Amino acid sequence: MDGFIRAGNPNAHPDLAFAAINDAQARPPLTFVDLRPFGPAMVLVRSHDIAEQISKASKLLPYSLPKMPEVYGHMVHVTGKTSVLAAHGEDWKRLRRRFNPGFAHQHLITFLPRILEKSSVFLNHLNTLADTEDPFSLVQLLGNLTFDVISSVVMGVDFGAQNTNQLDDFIRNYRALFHTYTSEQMDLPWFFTPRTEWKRRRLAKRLRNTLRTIVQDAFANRRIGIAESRSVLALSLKDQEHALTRQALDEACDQLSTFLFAGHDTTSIMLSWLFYELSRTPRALQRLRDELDDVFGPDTDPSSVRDKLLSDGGKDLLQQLTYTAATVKEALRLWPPAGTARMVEPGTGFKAQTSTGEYLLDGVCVYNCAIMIQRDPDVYGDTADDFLPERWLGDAAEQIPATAWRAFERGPRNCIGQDLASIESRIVIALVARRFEFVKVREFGHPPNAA
Ligand code: HEM
Repeated sequence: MDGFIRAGNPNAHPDLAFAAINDAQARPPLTFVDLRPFGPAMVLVRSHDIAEQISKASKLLPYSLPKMPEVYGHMVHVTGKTSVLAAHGEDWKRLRRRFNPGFAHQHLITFLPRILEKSSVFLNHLNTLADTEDPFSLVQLLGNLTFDVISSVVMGVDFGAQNTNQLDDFIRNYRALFHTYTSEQMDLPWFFTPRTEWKRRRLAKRLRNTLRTIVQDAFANRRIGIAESRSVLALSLKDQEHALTRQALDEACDQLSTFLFAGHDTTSIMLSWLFYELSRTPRALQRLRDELDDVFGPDTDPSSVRDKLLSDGGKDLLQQLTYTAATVKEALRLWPPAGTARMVEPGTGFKAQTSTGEYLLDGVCVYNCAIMIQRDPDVYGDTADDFLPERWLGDAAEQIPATAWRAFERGPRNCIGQDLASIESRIVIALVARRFEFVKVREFGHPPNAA
């Protein structure tokens, strides 16, 4: 593993080293990787057929295989102990059922004005930066925007993540906590990094205090008759009739933390890769711009796009952005921000079926490595590594098995927020893609020759 990491870009995600290991072995459908004592022993999945067996519900496993404890335990300071992301069995089912109504399309689309409002702050930053022509980190800028959107959607709170002066304490602490994760190359167990662990606990405690106050205030307001909503916050309090128990308070805070985390980083990473791919694929950028001209008219001013989206029938305009949606899908294929890692408990009797036989996976962790699966030449041919949105249009799309694109994963544990990500990304692209040219300068925070 170490050799493969050294052979690639030292700042790259470990998934790229996993892919290199798999390639070096002539791309078997499953690869055993033993990271002990730094990480778990696990099986990497390249085959989309097997990935589907891992994620789908079955008679044996009605909610599919449970999540891998090491991965989700490592993130506990960001997600909380009872997070819907990591929960199992009936606990998970109860939480998912509770939050599903908050992520139905008809409800999410009502956030369109709010997303436009937050996006205008983002556009102001881009205008200023374009005037100065100073290099900047697009993923950071987008991360602030997506944080403002998700906090608004899940709890109706504006932390002002996009403010450049006077940062809210919550945002400062959140960024500091998040940085302890993004700055580490590999998810090491806490006993290898005790100082970081201590820092994480300290920051998580401060964040938790703010979230507790938000939940308690929401509960008090609800009791005096403030309107119900379908936010994660409101849905978390649904069964709390008379008193807010400590358990319910903690569980609500865990879910708010989880949604803040899962709902901002992924979308901002996806949009960053998308603008990067468009910047180096002029043909695709032109086709995207042509589509935006067709749908929104020739006036590229964001205020014109905004007015059209806010007009009667504005919501339907987003549905007409088929090429735009294909660029998003293609960016997520090449650069999936997340995957799923599962645990096969010993004695489960779980076997992966392949064309060459079956493999008993009992007692191992299994990782559906999305970047390997979604760049598989057996499915995507010679253009597997190319940015080609056209593959998702018309007859060409019919040739690709649905199981070979799993950016939001599949099965019962698929992404609950995928529709929000889709709405949000189309809005941002519609506002930005005709107004700005992006040029990759270097990896932010690294010298130019590290790019
Ligand atoms: C491009 C954007 C996004 C991508 C690529 C993405 C991807 C994923 C993936 C791969 C999973 C499965 C994770 C696992 O098995 O451990 C997942 C789960 C989840 N995502 Fe997303 N996500 C995105 C946006 C969002 C948004 C906007 C939200 C919040 C509204 C969200 C909330 C969640 C939650 C709560 C889960 C856990 C669902 C469950 O286990 O029932 N995600 N996402």
